[in-house]
Amino acid sequence: MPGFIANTEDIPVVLLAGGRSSRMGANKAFSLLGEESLLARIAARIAQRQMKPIALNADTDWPDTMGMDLVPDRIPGKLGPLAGVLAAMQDTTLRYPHASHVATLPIDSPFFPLDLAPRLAQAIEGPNEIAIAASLSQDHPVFGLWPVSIAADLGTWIVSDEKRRVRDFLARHQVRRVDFAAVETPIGPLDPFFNINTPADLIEAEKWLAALESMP
Ligand SMILES: Nc1nc2c(ncn2[C@@H]2O[C@H](COP(=O)(O)OP(=O)(O)OP(=O)(O)O)[C@@H](O)[C@H]2O)c(=O)[nH]1
Repeated sequence: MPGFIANTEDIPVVLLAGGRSSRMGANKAFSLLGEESLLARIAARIAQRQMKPIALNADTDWPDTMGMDLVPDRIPGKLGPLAGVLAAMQDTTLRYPHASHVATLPIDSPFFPLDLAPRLAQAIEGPNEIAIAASLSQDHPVFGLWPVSIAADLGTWIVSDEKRRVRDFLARHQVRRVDFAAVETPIGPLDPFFNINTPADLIEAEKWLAALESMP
């Protein structure tokens, strides 16, 4: 039986790429993992699945966007990932007037599951529901599928709630959690949502990358 979203393979996807990268000390998007930037790796992964492209979502000028559109946050001031989610919803309404939902993923997770957007879409059972990814008993709400119908609620909440914690916003809505399995590698199970915030995380990511590349 088809779920609420009829075509789960045709979901707009927006890459959250604003923020401060304060723990990395420089824009994470251009941090090198192997010989490629995180941005290049994630763009290639998105293209592999032919996800419906894609706007980068940030409020700074970028030297290279890998051919993606740069959509500024509507509310300036680097208010956090939900400011990016809000801009993603608003941009989706303009670009894809028939889309009910938009998927987001962060710029700092290069091993995300290729079936992310359709799996989240399959979990949606009603018009105003959010779906978020989880792995190894942890939620990863920046990997989310957001109904554009709640943009006005998010817009109001984000300027009134000083802490702007994602989990506080989620508590206002019906949320479906979708569990993704760890990826078995020769050096152990890799969390597909492993994310890179610091130079030390980059070193760890190099090990996971080597392990993945050693697999047939
Ligand atoms: N568009 C947009 N994206 C954001 C914003 N803040 C964070 N993000 C994105 O949300 C994801 C998670 O961000 P964090 O790692 O929590 O924050 P960060 O600002 O990138 O990094 P830190 O300064 O080290 O905390 C990343 O993909 C960020 O690019 C924002 O204000 N606007």
